Amino acid sequence: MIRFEQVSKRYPDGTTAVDGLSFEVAEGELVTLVGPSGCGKTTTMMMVNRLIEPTSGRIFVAGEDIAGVDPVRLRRRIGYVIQQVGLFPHRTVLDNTATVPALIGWKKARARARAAELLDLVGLDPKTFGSRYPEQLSGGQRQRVGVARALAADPPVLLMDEPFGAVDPVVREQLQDEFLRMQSAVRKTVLLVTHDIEEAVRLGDRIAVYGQGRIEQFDTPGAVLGAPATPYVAEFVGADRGLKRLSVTEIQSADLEQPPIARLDESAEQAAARLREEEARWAVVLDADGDLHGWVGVDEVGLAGSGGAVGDLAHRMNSWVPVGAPLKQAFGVMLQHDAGWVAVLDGARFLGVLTPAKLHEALRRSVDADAQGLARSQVEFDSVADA
Ligand SMILES: Nc1ncnc2c1ncn2[C@@H]1O[C@H](COP(=O)(O)OP(=O)(O)OP(=O)(O)O)[C@@H](O)[C@H]1O
Repeated sequence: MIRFEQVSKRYPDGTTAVDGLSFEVAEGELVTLVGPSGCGKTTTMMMVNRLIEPTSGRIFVAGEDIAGVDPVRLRRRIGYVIQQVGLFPHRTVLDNTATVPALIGWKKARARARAAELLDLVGLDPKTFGSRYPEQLSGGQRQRVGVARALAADPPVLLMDEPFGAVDPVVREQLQDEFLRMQSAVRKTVLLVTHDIEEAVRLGDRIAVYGQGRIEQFDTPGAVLGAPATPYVAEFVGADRGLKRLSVTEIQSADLEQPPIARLDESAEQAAARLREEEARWAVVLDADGDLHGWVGVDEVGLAGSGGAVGDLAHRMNSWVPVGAPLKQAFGVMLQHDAGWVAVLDGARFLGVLTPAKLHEALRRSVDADAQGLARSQVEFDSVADA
């Protein structure tokens, strides 16, 4: 959808902002550009909507060399979100959001209806916020209006320059979550500039790590964290890249441990005898379909005596994580409940539990897999538990 071919930009004072950039962003893909201040990220982005012209090289959007496209026409197809949002102070939130549709000649009613729909999409109730003025909004709300405005004419491409930069970390994380949810629904082709590696990893399908005017590595978050291409990238992503990987490494069923199981309709007596034999202290309770029902302690089952059923004794499981969720989510649940394990489900079906040792193993395995260019299941690994 966006293609750079050997693009360079030298400013008149001799500064080379970018030097021979070539990369491609697929349709519906979100690519984050990350790197230190002054490395050329903003210059790259502003060449896409021709706010800056390259000195050499070519840029294609949807197959068209943009050097031959009228900039105004080009910008209609490209939403643009910047950190300083740039809302018109004397226009209401609804009118600000409807700016582009109005500019391109939509009827007022249609432009406003579209604006209301988009405010809803970014989590602002148009009834409450539509008639406010920008100064009556919080920083986070203003940024949401900026995103809604950029999406108003439904452009296939979105350029975002530090869109969540001006808010505190908590709001920032919330805006990132909302944006990801929205992006999974609208699937725009997005170039997003940030200087924050955490944000780049969290949002990007792929990441372009910039050195001075050049891309040092262009790859998935897992690969950038797991196998930095150069010492520069390794330093930039940080010594704690193992920790950062927690948020991009998915839980797979092969990562899980199989705990002792009791069946919902089993008699307490029978279950107690069996679980004692297995030297289990607790068991996960499943129904006949293998769906998770809860858990029981072996002592409780033992005390129930004859006539009791496992189903009457089971405790509700208050939290679990879905397979495919990031390891970080499982780690968060364990910490929150001070638990040594967390159940992993596929829909309602119980797959197994993740323990701290298994989590560590999954993480190590994924680092090795990326370094060796293999799937995680192919990596030979001496687990800590076996050592
Ligand atoms: N109009 C200009 N004239 C001369 N040099 C410029 C101009 N605009 C940018 N530069 C220089 O080009 C280089 C790249 O700037 P750019 O704004 O693209 O970096 P950036 O990675 O977006 O940085 P930041 O994260 O600080 O915004 C910098 O050295 C900057 O000083």
